[in-house]
Amino acid sequence: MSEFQQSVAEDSQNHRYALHKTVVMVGMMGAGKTAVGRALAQLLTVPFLDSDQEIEAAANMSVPEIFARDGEPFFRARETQVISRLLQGRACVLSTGGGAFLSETNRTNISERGVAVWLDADLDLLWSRVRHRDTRPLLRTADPRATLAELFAQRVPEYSKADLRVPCAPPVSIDLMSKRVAEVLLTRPDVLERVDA
Ligand SMILES: Nc1ncnc2c1ncn2[C@@H]1O[C@H](COP(=O)(O)OP(=O)(O)OP(=O)(O)O)[C@@H](O)[C@H]1O
Ligand SMILES: O=C(O)C1=C[C@@H](O)[C@@H](O)[C@H](O)C1
Ligand SMILES: [Mg+2]
Repeated sequence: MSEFQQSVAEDSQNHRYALHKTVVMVGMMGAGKTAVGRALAQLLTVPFLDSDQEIEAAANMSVPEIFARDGEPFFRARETQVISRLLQGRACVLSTGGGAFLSETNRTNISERGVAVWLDADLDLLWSRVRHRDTRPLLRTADPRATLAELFAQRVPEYSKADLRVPCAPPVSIDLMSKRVAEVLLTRPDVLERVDA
């Protein structure tokens, strides 16, 4: 690990952390990759990046607009480029889109430069979080609950290839989830260490 990649930070309880690798949040839409990833970055005092947001900023369009105008394969190609680029920078928290970890290329890139953390949430919890929003183009179907269930069944075997798994049950607040993730990361001193004085 280069000094460039390492980041030493102090949280509000004066814990100091050294993050050695980029933490890549993976999992289903609604698992909390963006919300928990942002809180985790704050806890560790490292930058937060989100591949969906980076793609939207570069295209100056929303994810649904990109899907509608250019199609999903175009979006997936941009996603692979963006994730590869963001992995080159200093250690940070990088939240990905729900489909990103299904690509073998992305999984290889992530394992070379970072550590994949799967936020493992059950279907009912995911549905309760995504049902009110219209921002996920893959759920714009006649029966979005059934579509979510199909995606869940197809994808769980892929997410289970992540280096680390953090259960979202029992459900807790976003801040507590970020602490749960940090505790799991601390089991891997090559990823995260507490360097309290
Ligand atoms: N632990 C939590 N407690 C309460 N609400 C949560 C929690 N985690 C996420 N949420 C809420 O659930 C919704 C979905 O979360 P989020 O957008 O972070 O999911 P995501 O995994 O990034 O999904 P996508 O793959 O679509 O980007 C948001 O409104 C978020 O605030
Ligand atoms: O689960 C998915 O395939 C997606 C999740 C979102 O984060 C976006 O990346 C997009 O809506 C596709
Ligand atoms: Mg997200």
